[in-house]
Amino acid sequence: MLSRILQSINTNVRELSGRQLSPLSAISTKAVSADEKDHDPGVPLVQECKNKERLAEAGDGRPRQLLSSGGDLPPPTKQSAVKGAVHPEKTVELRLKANSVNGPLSRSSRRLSTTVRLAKSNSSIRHVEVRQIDRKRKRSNQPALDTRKKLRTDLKTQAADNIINTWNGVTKSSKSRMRWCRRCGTIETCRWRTSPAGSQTACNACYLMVKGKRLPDSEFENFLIYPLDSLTSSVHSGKHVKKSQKPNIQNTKLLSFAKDENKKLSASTDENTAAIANKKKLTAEATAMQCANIQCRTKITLVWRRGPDGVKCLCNRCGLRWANDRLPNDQIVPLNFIPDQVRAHLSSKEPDSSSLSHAERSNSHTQTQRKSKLSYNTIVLENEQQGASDRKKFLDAGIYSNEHKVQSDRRSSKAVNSTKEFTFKLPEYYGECLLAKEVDFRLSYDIMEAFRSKQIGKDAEEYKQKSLKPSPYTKIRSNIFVERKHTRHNRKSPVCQCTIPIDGSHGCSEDCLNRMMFYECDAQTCPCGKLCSNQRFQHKEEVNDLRVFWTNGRGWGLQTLTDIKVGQLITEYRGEIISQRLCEERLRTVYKDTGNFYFLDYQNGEVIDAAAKGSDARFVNHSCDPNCHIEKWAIGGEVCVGVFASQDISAGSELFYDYNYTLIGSGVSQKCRCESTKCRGYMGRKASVRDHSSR
Ligand SMILES: C[S@@+](CC[C@H](N)C(=O)[O-])C[C@H]1O[C@@H](n2cnc3c(N)ncnc32)[C@H](O)[C@@H]1O
Repeated sequence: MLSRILQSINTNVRELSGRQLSPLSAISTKAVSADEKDHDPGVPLVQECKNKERLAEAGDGRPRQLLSSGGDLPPPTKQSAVKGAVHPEKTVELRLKANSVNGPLSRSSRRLSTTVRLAKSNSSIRHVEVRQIDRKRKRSNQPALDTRKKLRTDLKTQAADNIINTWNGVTKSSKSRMRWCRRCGTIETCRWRTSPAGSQTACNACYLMVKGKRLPDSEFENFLIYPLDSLTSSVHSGKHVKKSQKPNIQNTKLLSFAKDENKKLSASTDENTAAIANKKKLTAEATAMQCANIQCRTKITLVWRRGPDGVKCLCNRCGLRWANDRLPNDQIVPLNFIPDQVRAHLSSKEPDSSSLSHAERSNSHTQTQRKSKLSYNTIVLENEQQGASDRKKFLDAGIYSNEHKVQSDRRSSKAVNSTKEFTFKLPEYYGECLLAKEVDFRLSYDIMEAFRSKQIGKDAEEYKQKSLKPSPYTKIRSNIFVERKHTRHNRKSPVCQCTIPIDGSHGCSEDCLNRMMFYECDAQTCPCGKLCSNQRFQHKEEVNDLRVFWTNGRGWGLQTLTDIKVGQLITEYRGEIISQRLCEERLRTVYKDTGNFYFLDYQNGEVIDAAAKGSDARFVNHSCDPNCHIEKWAIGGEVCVGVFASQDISAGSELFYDYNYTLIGSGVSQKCRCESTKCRGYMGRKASVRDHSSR
């Protein structure tokens, strides 16, 4: 009989037009077939069961744990409830494994044990009782309903007062189990993360923002004691939140209550007050920001993004455009860099792009791109007379090149005949960059003067010093072999013939055979054992007091804060070890538009690329009269490349080595700004005659 019932259950499951049912819905569907006459045959049974609670009242009146999944049980009619009192003798109890029917099951449903009781009367099923017991909960003797789950539901559906009472009424342990983001207060996230406030205290979005350094860690210090839900202005895009999880307006009261409570708590300690002040400052700074794209300049954005200098200066939209190579570098000028005079001038000319519609904005973006391509490095002088007379002066100051061309008709009709367009070169990158962008705004003569007095250069310097950091890279402790495995452990270094000095000093000094041949000794085989001094790379005996600083015209540089002795290993040049082929490919693609190169010859035609991953050595600049040099030392089957002191170097000096034969650049010599008296004019390979003549 039992097998017949089961068989018929399965048949019914299959018959249900392709719907993927949970095992529970399958059972309940069959169970109803016995009482079919109580139901409207026209209505599908699965749809009929809406109120699961009613099942609890049915049957023998004992409290029952209700189905938490399925929801397909038919509501027992009054008649069936009376008839259906379970007869002890005729009760058959079935225990079904929850995964007996194929289909995706949640973890929670898998741990549920389901019991089906069938009461038989006159060869027909009179009553069906389905009980589902949460084995885990049963074991731990915890209340039937998950308090946390209930609270969540309540937070979304009940009136605010009730929720507050519930919250106050929940036990301490339940509260501690409840999760909400300590920064934004949301209780919904696709993934809970760990924040400085503890495990599972950050929503996915806040965590990623802190991890990506887009928010300071301190954001979590002033944490929220109450979940705020995501019902008010969410700090996130909310894209990851499903529609069904979207905020419930009813919770406004709870929100203000929780906010007040949070405020009270945070104001209670001095640290928290400081944290609030810090937060306010940050907010103020955030609102003072403006997009660095001169055609955008919006103050409102979801997230500030990095621009070419690695500083967050672009709005979300422009940042993405720039990252996808759809916004040229020359269109990006951070506002705090532009001199006041120019800014005032621009503000009178620029359209307020924040007030433009989306379509207008994208149109203006395209136009600017076209313009900047047309007239890069050009400037329009309002007063031709004045401009021409002072041209020589500017030339002497290194601002102009010799070229100039007559203004064409594409400018406003007003100034067509009286304006000339000059092509020029400014000594400072930032100056060049700024002018390239302002080209389509009429610049008055006094602004030109400001350029001449290198105002921009000065501002750029200040700007860099204050707010710029070197573009981000990953610091690594050993080389990364991108295309092959390293062979260091396969081969041993040769064994030297040194002996431990009797006076107890270090062995393997100048006369060590290994040292003379640029081999480092092997810690396991060296006769001097722990007293061997020829394992500098292996022991990372580098100079610790080094500082990255902004140089005059060479970008970032490295300086020592301590005195260094001649021959000392200063820092190892680490990076990704790649083949020549990959190096060339990266030059063509990833580093196509970069001005700085971090390649260094490794061995056997391989190259160290320290652009994305490397050590401080990547900041050592070139000089034609250097105080350091590069040495390659063999350790096992690999080499380590280090920057060594060529002379005694005093604290505060910048470190230089000669790139001449070691650095692989773009293939074109870069102009040298080492400022030494022996300067050859170009870095890397010496510039050919053609190179010189073309400049
Ligand atoms: C290995 S990086 C050195 C660090 C780099 N200055 C930076 O800001 O990251 C090499 C690049 O620095 C710049 N550089 C180094 N020495 C220079 C010099 N003497 N004059 C001008 N530029 C220099 C060049 O752009 C070169 O491609």
